[in-house]
Amino acid sequence: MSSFLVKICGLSTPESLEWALSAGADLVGFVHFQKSPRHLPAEAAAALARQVAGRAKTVVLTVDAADDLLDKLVAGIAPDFVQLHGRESPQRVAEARKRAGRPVIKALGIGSAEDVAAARAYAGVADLLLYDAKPPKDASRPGGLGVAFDWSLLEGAPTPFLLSGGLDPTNVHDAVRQVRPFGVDVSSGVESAPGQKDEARIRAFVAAARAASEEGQR
Ligand SMILES: O=C(O)c1ccccc1N[C@@H]1O[C@H](COP(=O)(O)O)[C@@H](O)[C@H]1O
Repeated sequence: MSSFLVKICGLSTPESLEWALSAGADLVGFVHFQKSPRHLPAEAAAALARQVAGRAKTVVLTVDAADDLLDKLVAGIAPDFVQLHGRESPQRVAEARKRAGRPVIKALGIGSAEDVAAARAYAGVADLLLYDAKPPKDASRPGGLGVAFDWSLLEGAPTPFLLSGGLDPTNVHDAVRQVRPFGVDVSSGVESAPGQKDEARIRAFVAAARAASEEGQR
């Protein structure tokens, strides 16, 4: 893995996984959430994880998963990271991390300074934080909505974190230069339709994110 992380999430076919790997993604994510257009059953995610064969780190994304589901996903997929993208409390994050026996990424919805303040309770509990746009109350899912938020809210936010929410090949450069995150995460912005990944957009996203990160190091 490089020091600046690029995560492509919501991969659901061998072909799109190969696009992400050949573009140079550090992390590849598989969504296990039935209401998502990117939902993958555990067996299908396990097959894709085998295809990765060490070329990137694998992430299984869950939403408020109970212990039995967490156990099943970890045993079947053997992901490098578990992403918790629901309303998991800091205590639940700590429990899930111990139970899974692997590092955890905790996603937090950001819509106000209060949300950033609330993130402090997760610092040092999760291995990596992930800031996404706060979803509307009536949203069918808590992420993967292609919605961005006011990045200036993240000044002084707990680290290390991945930035996500509405990123795409056209805005990721500015996002990285402004926010200086530990890495970036994208799903909708590299698709041609919900759940349909697009090779050219994946390549353009990874290239733009890396270029911005390298500029920041000069
Ligand atoms: O991708 C989904 O469908 C999804 C479902 C439930 C929780 C999270 C989900 N996706 C994650 O949301 C963020 C932002 O996505 P986007 O780039 O704005 O579409 C990212 O971490 C996705 O992996």
